[in-house]
Amino acid sequence: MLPEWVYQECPGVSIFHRDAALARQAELTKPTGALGRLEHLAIELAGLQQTDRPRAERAPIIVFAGDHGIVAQGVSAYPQEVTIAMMSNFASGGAAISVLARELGLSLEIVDAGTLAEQPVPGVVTDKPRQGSRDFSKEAALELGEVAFAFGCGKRAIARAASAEPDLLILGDMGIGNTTTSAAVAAALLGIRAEQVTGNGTGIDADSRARKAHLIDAALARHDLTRPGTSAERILCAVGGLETAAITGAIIAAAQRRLPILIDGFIVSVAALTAVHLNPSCRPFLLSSHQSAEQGHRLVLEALNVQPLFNLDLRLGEGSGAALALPILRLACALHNGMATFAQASIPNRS
Ligand SMILES: O=C(O)c1ccc[n+]([C@@H]2O[C@H](COP(=O)([O-])O)[C@@H](O)[C@H]2O)c1
Ligand SMILES: Cc1cc2nc[nH]c2cc1C
Repeated sequence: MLPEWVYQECPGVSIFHRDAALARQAELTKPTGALGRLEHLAIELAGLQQTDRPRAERAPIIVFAGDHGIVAQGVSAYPQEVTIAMMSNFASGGAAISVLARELGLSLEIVDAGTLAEQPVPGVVTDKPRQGSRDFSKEAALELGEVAFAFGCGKRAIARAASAEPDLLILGDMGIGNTTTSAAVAAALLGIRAEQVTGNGTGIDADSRARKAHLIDAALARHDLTRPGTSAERILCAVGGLETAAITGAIIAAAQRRLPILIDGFIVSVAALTAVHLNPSCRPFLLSSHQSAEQGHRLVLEALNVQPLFNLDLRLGEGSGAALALPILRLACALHNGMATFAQASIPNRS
């Protein structure tokens, strides 16, 4: 078992505020339902935030980084050193998520949840139980205590972010090899063959992708993870990664504080699926942003029962897809809060 807080119930959605928001949408000067899913976004946020005026202004971004022993098996198009180098790039403002954070006026925290870095990287919070996970084709990736530490890392990051009283949170990932660990976790949680959730990641070719899927299937059999109902805790230890465990912990800790989470691409979505398996009461706090180009993301989103807002063939991670979705949420709230009602504008409503 993981620490007790992981399993503690998250607060429920306020039916009162959700229904009030639903009623307000029917009064706004537009044909009923004409703003489509923007209406649902505002209604959902009102219920989650327990307010008449939902907001998506303050949305701190936290990117968790980790390294993966499985990279020794040639599963990524890029070398392992990129993970640490990108942490510096995030912190010094040159990465895609750094630019998006600046443009959107959002804070950006980078957490080393388990990279191979031997020294703290300037501008990065170091909070890790070990340097990288083990090669899961040979042995269990993580010990239970290491997974528990990573969950604590996620919870501590949420506690830091919560002090700025955010409206919602954006979580991102960085880790060469993490599409392999995430595909392994997804296949085990969903009880399906790896082929269905194994993609090209940073850009491997079709042959390498087939090898990657084969490697995952062999590891799932080796670690005895192919039986339906295998616990998420066992799956994380056998084939998980430290940054994804930290993201899973962060999602549960955020939901326990009533903070909605805008989920990003494949890796964060698999962490969200893991969080729902461990603590189903966090599910209402998950808002989907996009469907990434990674094979398998669609299946994971379906399993989460969330509908992405867009599909731009992104496959970057870092929280970039979620950041790109934020303006849609902001505008959904602005419309909900700022439009005139039929009565205010003296326009006849439908009969
Ligand atoms: O978020 C996604 O859907 C996504 C899809 C493909 C790749 N990535 C990013 O690429 C890295 C993992 O790719 P790979 O090929 O090394 O497993 C990692 O840093 C992820 O953030 C992210
Ligand atoms: C350069 C680079 C940047 C990334 N950002 C997230 N994953 C990444 C993977 C690579 C290879």
